[in-house]
Amino acid sequence: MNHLRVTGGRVLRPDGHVERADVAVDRDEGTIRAVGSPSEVDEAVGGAAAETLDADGGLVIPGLVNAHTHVAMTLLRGYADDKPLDPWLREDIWPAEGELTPDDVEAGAELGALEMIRSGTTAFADMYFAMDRVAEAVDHAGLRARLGHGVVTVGKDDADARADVEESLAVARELDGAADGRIRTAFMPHSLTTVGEEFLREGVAEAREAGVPIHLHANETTDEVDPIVDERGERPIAYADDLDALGPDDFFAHGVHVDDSEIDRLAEAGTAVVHCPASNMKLASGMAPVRRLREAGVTVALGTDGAASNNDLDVFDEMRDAAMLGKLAADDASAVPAAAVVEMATRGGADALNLPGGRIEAGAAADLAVVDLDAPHLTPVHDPVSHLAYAARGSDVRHTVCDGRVLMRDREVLTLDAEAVQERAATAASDLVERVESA
Ligand SMILES: CSC[C@H]1O[C@@H](n2cnc3c(O)ncnc32)[C@H](O)[C@@H]1O
Ligand SMILES: [Zn+2]
Repeated sequence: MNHLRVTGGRVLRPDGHVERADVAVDRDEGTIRAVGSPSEVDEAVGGAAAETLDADGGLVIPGLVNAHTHVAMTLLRGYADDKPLDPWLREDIWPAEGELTPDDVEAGAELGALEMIRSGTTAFADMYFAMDRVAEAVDHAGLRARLGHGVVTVGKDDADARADVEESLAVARELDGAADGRIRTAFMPHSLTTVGEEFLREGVAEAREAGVPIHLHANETTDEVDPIVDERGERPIAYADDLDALGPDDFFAHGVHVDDSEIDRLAEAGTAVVHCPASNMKLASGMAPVRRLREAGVTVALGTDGAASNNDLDVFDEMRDAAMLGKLAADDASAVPAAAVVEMATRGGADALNLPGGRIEAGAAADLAVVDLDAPHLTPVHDPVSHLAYAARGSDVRHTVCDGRVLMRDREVLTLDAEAVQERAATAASDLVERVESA
């Protein structure tokens, strides 16, 4: 067996316990073969020679899952700040995105991939444009992703709107299974207010027929919820249900302004919610009822959203923000504890996206990260799970592995040329701004 051995670390197991163990990875299968004492692992792999990854002084965790982003928006990091969602999109972001080229999208996606690998993220969901170029970046970087072309029909004539829906469905069909199966896809209408009802109905029906899941922004702001309630006499999650867009493989970003009836409906349907606390705070969108969602049985994952509303792609930050904001929202310090946000960033993310990973156990996908605990801000270690949620940062990640392949070893990313990626993205971003300013 061609295997990789992660040695000498402490391992976060699916039940939340942390134990000293080695991890043996079958690189041909991209799966974890065994987790246990060195002798147990020796026995499981039959003494086969292995590449070794030193986890001494570190914590081996499932690769983190960024369950909602727009990865190429790294080019717009710091481009427009301090506005709420609607004016931010209409006055700044959409005009800039109107000037983006496919090359720009690839440059931004590579930069985002680099950032994610460095901070221990192994899988993400992405809604954007030029998705073939995002897929290229995912393939080169060695990450896992669920990708979709984002549909917006407001301001378009019927032919253009229909073409956008068709583009999203075509991307979902054509990219599914790319990058040796690490890329899966979804139909991705931007939201229930930026896509007209007839286009939502048509797209969802075709997606259902093709067995393609649905991802959209839902209940993010009151500005988005109120018109749906006023015009339809029903809340957004009921509208989504009416559109047949509420299924067990679907996942909605935000879910900030959901009432109890909507929470029950999400739970009943098995539709996951991707909580994006930093974006919700920065755009002053509101506080998602994370505790109530989880108590009702909704799968809750974590997402950074795009780098323009965050402003980074570090899921460690989302864990801390989700715990802090969840406590504030519930007015209860025990509302969203450390173990909950770690679960949301790992298993919750993998389950929401219906991708392999999220667990360190035999048979699971070999998507993992090793977090270096030997740092002043992580000393002493009373509880490693507390550190993951409240004290660790993406820069504490020492190694990142996805699908059995080492993407970062000793903080050196092996699949991307970091300097070249940063330079290309910086040039693309400044050229983009020049084009926007002269448009
Ligand atoms: C049509 S592709 C995706 C689209 O979404 C925009 N976007 C970025 N952040 C948010 C957010 O928090 N809510 C809604 N839409 C967002 C992005 O700029 C793209 O235009
Ligand atoms: Zn978003």
